[in-house]
Amino acid sequence: MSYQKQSLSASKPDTASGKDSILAMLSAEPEKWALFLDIDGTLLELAETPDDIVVPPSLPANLDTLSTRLEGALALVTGRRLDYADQLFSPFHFPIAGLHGAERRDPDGRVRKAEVTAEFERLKEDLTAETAGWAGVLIEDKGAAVAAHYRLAPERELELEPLMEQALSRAGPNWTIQHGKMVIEIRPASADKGHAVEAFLAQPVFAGRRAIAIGDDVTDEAMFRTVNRLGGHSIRVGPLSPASEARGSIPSAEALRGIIATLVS
Ligand SMILES: O=P(O)(O)OC[C@H]1O[C@H](O[C@H]2O[C@H](CO)[C@@H](O)[C@H](O)[C@H]2O)[C@H](O)[C@@H](O)[C@@H]1O
Ligand SMILES: [Mg+2]
Repeated sequence: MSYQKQSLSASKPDTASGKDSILAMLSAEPEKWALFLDIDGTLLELAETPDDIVVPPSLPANLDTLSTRLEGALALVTGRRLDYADQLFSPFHFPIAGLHGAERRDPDGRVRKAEVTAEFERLKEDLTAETAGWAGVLIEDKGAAVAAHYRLAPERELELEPLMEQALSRAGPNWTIQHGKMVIEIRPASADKGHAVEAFLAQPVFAGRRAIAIGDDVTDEAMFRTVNRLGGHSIRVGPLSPASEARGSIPSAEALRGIIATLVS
């Protein structure tokens, strides 16, 4: 089976690059690898609003088959809230980290949720009220995090920045700002996606395996750094940029889904 056709390339030095692509190795030695997958922009195409995303019907079952091949060492690592992300892949329940690493469901089913304080609830309500007249701005309530989306109103970015900075000072030191694609978020500061990957790798299902992390955005840089440090592979969906620590790339979410489909066929 060859994956050379799948446009997987490694443009920076990477011990797995060369003749054999990373995913060809994953296919040849599935017992050696753990796979960490971002959702938006990586498994799924970006959409105009958070709820407009489309999950291709074959994807959940393909991920489940791949997970079985990897003996369960496949986790979703997303900025979405855990329960929202989970239902996208129903009826399957993969190990999953939500809120950029602050929430997690481990392979043994144990769930760790981030605490939502009463003050944070008020802050989300106030943000929603303050931006109510801002056409095109969407406030996404994610429990212990909140996202201000401006994809439908790019001109609002400059006004949203100070508003979110102000909200962050009100939230206090347990939260931090997370920038993303046409979005500014306030998320728990307790963990990032790199921490989530390390936490999974400490568990029996993942332990002793080399990690492959695939993502598309600023938040994924934390897991790219972690897998690079641990001798794994970091792959960006989209063009590689000097600003990214990813050492390989896949052109699009569709191409990644094609690779997954080929792996499980
Ligand atoms: O870590 P991810 O799984 O990539 O999640 C990152 C954020 O994704 C969502 O926002 C992004 O995707 C939306 C749907 O395609 C798009 O409309 C928006 O502009 C993007 O920023 C999600 O809504 C956020 O909660 C996630 O943190
Ligand atoms: Mg993403």
